[in-house]
Amino acid sequence: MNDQTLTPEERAANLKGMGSSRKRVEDVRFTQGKGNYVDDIKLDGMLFGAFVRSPYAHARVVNVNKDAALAVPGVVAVLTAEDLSPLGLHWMPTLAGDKQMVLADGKVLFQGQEVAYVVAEDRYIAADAAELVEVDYEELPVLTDPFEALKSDVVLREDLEGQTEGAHGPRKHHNHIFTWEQGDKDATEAILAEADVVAEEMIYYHRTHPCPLETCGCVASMDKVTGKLTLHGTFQAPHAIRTVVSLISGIAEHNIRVISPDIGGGFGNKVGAYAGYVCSVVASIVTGRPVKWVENRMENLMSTAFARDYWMQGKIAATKDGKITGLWCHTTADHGGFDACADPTKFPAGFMNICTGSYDIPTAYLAVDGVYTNKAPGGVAYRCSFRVTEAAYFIERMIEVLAIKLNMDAAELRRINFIKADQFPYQSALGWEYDSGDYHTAWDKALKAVDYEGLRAEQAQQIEDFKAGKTRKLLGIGLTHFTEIVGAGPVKNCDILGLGMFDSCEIRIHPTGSAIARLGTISQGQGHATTFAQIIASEIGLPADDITLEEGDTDTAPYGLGTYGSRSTPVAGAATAMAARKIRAKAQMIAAYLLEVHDDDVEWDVDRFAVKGAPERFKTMKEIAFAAYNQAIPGLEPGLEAVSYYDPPNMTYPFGAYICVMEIDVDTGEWDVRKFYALDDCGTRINPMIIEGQVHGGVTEALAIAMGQEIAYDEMGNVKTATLMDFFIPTAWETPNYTTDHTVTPSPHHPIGAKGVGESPNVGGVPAFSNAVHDAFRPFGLVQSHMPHDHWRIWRIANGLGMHG
Ligand code: PCD
Ligand SMILES: [Cu+]
Repeated sequence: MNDQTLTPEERAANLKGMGSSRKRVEDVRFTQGKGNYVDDIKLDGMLFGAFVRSPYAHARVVNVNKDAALAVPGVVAVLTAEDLSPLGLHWMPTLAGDKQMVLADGKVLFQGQEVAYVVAEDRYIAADAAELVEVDYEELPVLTDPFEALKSDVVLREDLEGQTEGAHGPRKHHNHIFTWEQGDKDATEAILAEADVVAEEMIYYHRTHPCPLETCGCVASMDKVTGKLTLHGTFQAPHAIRTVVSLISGIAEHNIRVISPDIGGGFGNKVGAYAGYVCSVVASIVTGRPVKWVENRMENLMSTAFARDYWMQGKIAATKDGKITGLWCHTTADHGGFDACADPTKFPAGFMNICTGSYDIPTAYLAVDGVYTNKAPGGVAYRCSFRVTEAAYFIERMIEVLAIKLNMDAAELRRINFIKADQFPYQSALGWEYDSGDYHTAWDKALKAVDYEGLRAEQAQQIEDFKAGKTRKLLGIGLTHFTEIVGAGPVKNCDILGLGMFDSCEIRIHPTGSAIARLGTISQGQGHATTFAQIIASEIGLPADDITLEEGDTDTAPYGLGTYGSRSTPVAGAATAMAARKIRAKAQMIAAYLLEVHDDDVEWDVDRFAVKGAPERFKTMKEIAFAAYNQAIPGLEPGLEAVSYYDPPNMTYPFGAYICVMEIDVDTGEWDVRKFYALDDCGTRINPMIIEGQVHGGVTEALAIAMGQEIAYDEMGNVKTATLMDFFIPTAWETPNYTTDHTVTPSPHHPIGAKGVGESPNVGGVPAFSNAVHDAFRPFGLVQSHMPHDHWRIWRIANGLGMHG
């Protein structure tokens, strides 16, 4: 065996385990157009569904006339709320404990709301016929501003009229959803009253949308002979969808098979349940044929889950020399027509209470009011674990505002307030226990890497030049130090609709020493097939290339809560390591038997068990796998497989230091990112290349959000940005070069010490870009200005500061 001649390091390298930049195995098919997405699924006799959607943001639906549509050859059915109501399916429960119309029941609450569902032989006929459905609307007053909505006599949710209790406690007004409070209000207000310095600002994080390349869709197929429903779809949480479909349709859960095939990006957009899924299932049951529904881009942007739309009023107190003593925040959360926010049930505003950020703030208070308006429902993460990007944006802006008030350098202000390395595990004033961190080390490394002092000197020179009329450009240095909270989560405090947020992995070793692993998560492009195999490779010493990974089929995968909130690594990644360790424990007994020594007399050595003190006597994992199946071993069952359901003891707290250097033209409002430095600490790094790709993708999305991307409404509730002509998606032209870097502070409670990373670049990126814009104008008196910082808005800042003469 040539294995014997290799050093342990060489054997480890051959496994392509953790720490190796193993090439992504999924890219062979993705780069050759061989992916298998929902729209690639074509079943015999398949029909197509298309929605009739409301042009109005708020209107009564007086009458729906289907006759003309039904007369079109090829149209099989037209469904309205009236057809669904005998089945009890005209409304559906939302993830936030509210309910939502599947098809308009008497009124519509946002532009693009589903009114009728046309089922036809092909998608062209369905679309044509949808145009022929005649709907009589009676327009109602429109509320798009949450502050107005809370004062208005107009009742948006007539179905809730008179209900003073919602899913999250008392409702204060007919357009109010909930109030959520965390921390100590009285103590925080007392500190604000006595503080040397208090900075106060309204920080708005505008409404945007995940806009994945592939829109949402499904294929529902009810087999009337077997009674089995197969639902293919773009689901980020296939098992949860199966349970929810069973609960709302009454179909037994074992008769439902949910399959998420390849997914073309999720970014939170594909977590929730949409009317399209329910209508397709009903249509398949009614017609006895498979029914496909796939949104177009406008439908995706107008009606499926949006993100953010948080108005965050903040007050931050400090001593004269900059030690922060208290933080106060009141958030008005615009949830649209229905509360369909995707958050763990006990957190109606997600993990917004991570808003004390990376700082040791002794006292804090947060209150969030959820409000109904005439906008699309949703409220998904969009590359941030449940409102963490909102929280990070809030605190990173407030720090800058405080720095202005104190006339201090913002890098120094951060440094003196960071939680110190020896304070971990750290108990935050708003209730979290940060598992690990070393912020000072990361911060100093980042400042040094960009030559912070040098940049400030250059900026000072540029300001001189600007004042002397030598240039019309300003330099902004955008600083951010963020702390994330990912890996929901401990079942004791995290569930969605009562489903505990553990996750799972099942590993089966084949006799010849290759393996298949199945997980409760689902990749949407992250590269799980590559990275989870690496964890197993390192844990049990079989090459990653010999391990197949499968996700997304509820008939074969163990139950899990899916992929969002960067939870796959913290939760399913831990389950993977634990399942692998169960296998290794059995392998140890097998090896000891084969080597004729006691179990305790063998030790693990990369890919084998060797006799202690006699490393030349060993059994490789491959040999052990064969023996597990083919040799009778007293006291042991044949076979080598294991499953782990992992309920994490805590979340993980990745962090990072991001710095953006931006040049701004005050006459045109144009910006140019000269440098973007991203240092991430996600604990143990499984695949450095994939991490780098995640950071590139996430910072690019952050650039989009900070610099132009927005779902904007006019006063009539029309969506002004429902096409890619208006909704900013950066191209290679706008996307700058990124410098990535890292420190490694493992999570103490995760079996391999890994934390999530997929969302971090968005959480850290948005404030870095926005702070750069603000920093450029700081010497001229700018304190706060709302995103997105598109050219027009930047021009207006300059204009407002009197820079245009
Ligand atoms: N330490 C570490 C960590 C991590 N990793 C890697 O990285 C990734 C990621 O991870 P994570 O962080 O754990 O996460 P996940 O869970 O997996 O995923 C999720 C995320 O992911 C991200 N990214 C991405 N990518 C892509 N391509 N696509 C997509 O879609 C996406 N999305 C996004 C989002 S938005 Mo949400 O949903 O909003 O909540 S959340 C999210 C994978 O592969 C893993 O393995 C490594 O390596 N290491
Ligand atoms: Cu979020």
